[in-house]
Amino acid sequence: MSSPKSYDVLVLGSGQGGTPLASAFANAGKTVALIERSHIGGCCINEGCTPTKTMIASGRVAYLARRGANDYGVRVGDVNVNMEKVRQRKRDIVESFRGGSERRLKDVKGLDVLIGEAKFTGEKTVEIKMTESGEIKNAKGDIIVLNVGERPAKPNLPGVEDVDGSRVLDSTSVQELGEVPKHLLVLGGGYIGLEFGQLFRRLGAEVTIIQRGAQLLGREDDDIANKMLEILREDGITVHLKSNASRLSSSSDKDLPISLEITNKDGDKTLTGSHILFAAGRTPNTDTLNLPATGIEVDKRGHVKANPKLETSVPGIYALGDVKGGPAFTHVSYDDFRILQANLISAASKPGFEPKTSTDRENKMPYVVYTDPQLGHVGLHENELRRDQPERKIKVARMPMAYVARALETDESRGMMKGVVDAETGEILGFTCLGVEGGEIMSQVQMAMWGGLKWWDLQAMCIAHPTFAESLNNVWGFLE
Ligand SMILES: Cc1cc2nc3c(=O)[nH]c(=O)nc-3n(C[C@H](O)[C@H](O)[C@H](O)COP(=O)(O)OP(=O)(O)OC[C@H]3O[C@@H](n4cnc5c(N)ncnc54)[C@H](O)[C@@H]3O)c2cc1C
Ligand SMILES: NC(=O)c1ccc[n+]([C@@H]2O[C@H](COP(=O)([O-])OP(=O)(O)OC[C@H]3O[C@@H](n4cnc5c(N)ncnc54)[C@H](O)[C@@H]3O)[C@@H](O)[C@H]2O)c1
Repeated sequence: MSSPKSYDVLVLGSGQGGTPLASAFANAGKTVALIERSHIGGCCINEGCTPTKTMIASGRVAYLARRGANDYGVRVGDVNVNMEKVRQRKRDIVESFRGGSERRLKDVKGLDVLIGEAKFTGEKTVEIKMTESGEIKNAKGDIIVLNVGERPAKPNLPGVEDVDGSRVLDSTSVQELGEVPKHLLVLGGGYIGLEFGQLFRRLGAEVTIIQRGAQLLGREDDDIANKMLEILREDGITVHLKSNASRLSSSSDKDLPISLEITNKDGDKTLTGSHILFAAGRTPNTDTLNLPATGIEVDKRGHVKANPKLETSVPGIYALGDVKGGPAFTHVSYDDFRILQANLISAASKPGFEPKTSTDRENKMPYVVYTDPQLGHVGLHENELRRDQPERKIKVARMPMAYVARALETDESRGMMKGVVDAETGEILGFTCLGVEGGEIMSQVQMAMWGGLKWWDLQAMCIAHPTFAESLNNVWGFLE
């Protein structure tokens, strides 16, 4: 083995946190290697947020075009979807985002970008198999940052090997389809299942979602999940709840060659589809890192154990983003970057500096499910407050989007808003907007929560008319 090249910092994986962190260390004068086995920018810009939200925009245009004549008095002719164009638009945006990231890294002095797969050979040493040449390089770092993310969980359904593999899809391969599937079976009623399910329905596919849990989006309050179910069914999507998929097989129908057996309270059923999308969770990329060589502890699912300062069980090794478990969002990975930047780079110059931790954001976590209408949520849910803090007095407000003037004017009145507050202090504990631009409306409440505003401050604020946000004056009138 060649002697390892020494760096101050090794960043393993070019995810949403690791990439800016590698630049920040180099800009602070450290020698840094950023090691990435496939694409700079990681899942978010290559296979996650960017491509999906780009395709979802095409789906929304198809939806509005179909609604034009009936709902808005504007006829735009027959709606045809050219899947190759939808895909090309997605590929172009991904390429431009990735290209931008690659160019920015090239200009950073002291930063080596190594395109290869890393695995540990010792506590602070790694071996890198270069992706193109297959050459092996060795490196060691005083500080090592793990930002290797997750990948789609492999389908472990009996019969999966017996069906045409090109019709068995995950969240990455489904984006590369050149034509709209005739009937997409979706296994899993979480973020990925719902976003792709609705997208392909809008692009023209029949869609059936099979969800093991009793409701869609398992963590949401049941009133919100039920409203989402109602919306998806209204859009023509078939949803089977509390259903267990037991076997895949080939059917003799050449248009619908995939057979899926499911079991639920009504007994056994066989569903047929042209394709099946596995959307039932993700697996951390820790299994190929040879972690025993370094001694980093992982949990039962293989996520790296890290404390709120993102320190792993090995001093000098940190974990950021999805690899450490917990909420798997781009903004979490980027906020993890802020934590390490503050604690490892800026801290030295600030006497009396208090380390930044992930605890600060814990009860104020925002996210958006990009269905249409969107589901934007921040903070705690009613169900977890009632379960975890039964002694706390809370009040809950629910208001249909049909009470929002702007929603009626734009004919986008599906969904509801929900706010949960502390009955004694007026603190806003959680807020959900299942509505058009629900993510943007939620973000305004998030800002109020971070600024310590009470619900009555939002009720009293003069908000421009007629905006969706104006409803933040009214929703609190429904507190009970
Ligand atoms: C379909 C889909 C849609 C999504 N939409 C959203 C959304 O709208 N909003 C949102 O907030 N989040 C969304 N997410 C989640 C989001 O993409 C992730 O939470 C985010 O990318 C954070 O990832 P990360 O920084 O942990 O690492 P990643 O972005 O996962 O990057 C990890 C990188 O490490 C590399 N790697 C792995 N192992 C090795 C190794 N041994 N050596 C070298 N490199 C390695 C991988 O190739 C990868 O590039 C979506 C995810 C999916 C799948
Ligand atoms: N808009 C966003 O922010 C966004 C979009 C996509 C993905 N993501 C991230 O990616 C993560 C992974 O997404 P996901 O949708 O794969 O996972 P998920 O955990 O959100 O949902 C998976 C769902 O599949 C169900 N399920 C599991 N096994 C099943 C089976 N055998 N049969 C039927 N149903 C089954 C579960 O009950 C669950 O509801 C999300 O948790 C999220 O953090 C975020």
